[in-house]
Amino acid sequence: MCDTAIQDLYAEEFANCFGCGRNNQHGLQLKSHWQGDECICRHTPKSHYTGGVPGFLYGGMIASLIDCHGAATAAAAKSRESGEPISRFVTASLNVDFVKPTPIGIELEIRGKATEIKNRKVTVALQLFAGETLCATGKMILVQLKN
Ligand SMILES: CCCCCCCCCCCCCCCC(=O)SCCNC(=O)CCNC(=O)[C@H](O)C(C)(C)COP(=O)(O)OP(=O)(O)OC[C@H]1O[C@@H](n2cnc3c(N)ncnc32)[C@H](O)[C@@H]1OP(=O)(O)O
Repeated sequence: MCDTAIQDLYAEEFANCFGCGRNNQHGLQLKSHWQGDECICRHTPKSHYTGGVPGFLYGGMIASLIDCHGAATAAAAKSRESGEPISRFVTASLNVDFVKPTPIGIELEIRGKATEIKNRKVTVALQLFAGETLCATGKMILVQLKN
């Protein structure tokens, strides 16, 4: 696994996101790492991000985890393909399927893979696991910011 998180390679002006900005002291500060042929993020949400039933995670938080990790996955995949440094991608499209209720209180693992890289556009498929249980999947289209 690469030691440096992808989010720690974002340019200063793009490092303020609530979900993944290292400069956002009130945010989640998610960290994603390339491992093998996919990108991995691990995060344990705080208990107040509960959904309608105590003990289970709010769906908006699930979407946020998938969203920010998807952006990192796109940046890493594009960088590996082009040989260029990590650049910033923004979400153009985000589709989430909630497969099973997601428990709060255990570490979640989000796995991302780029399924297509076409110029500035990267399509990413994501899976969110609680232990061995697949709780949510995502499909995203991300677009590389212009210089
Ligand atoms: C001074 C600097 C200022 C910088 C400027 C501010 C930037 C701010 C940075 C934020 C950094 C944090 C990001 C955090 C991660 C988020 O959470 S991002 C927040 C949610 N997302 C947004 O707010 C994005 C809002 N949307 C947009 O800004 C623009 O629509 C986009 C996504 C940048 C695309 O616009 P564009 O750069 O003009 O690119 P465009 O040529 O339209 O599309 C490129 C390709 O993507 C495809 N595409 C675009 N949208 C879609 C879509 N919805 N579905 C399918 N395909 C699509 C196009 O068809 C095209 O494909 P090809 O024709 O090449 O095959």
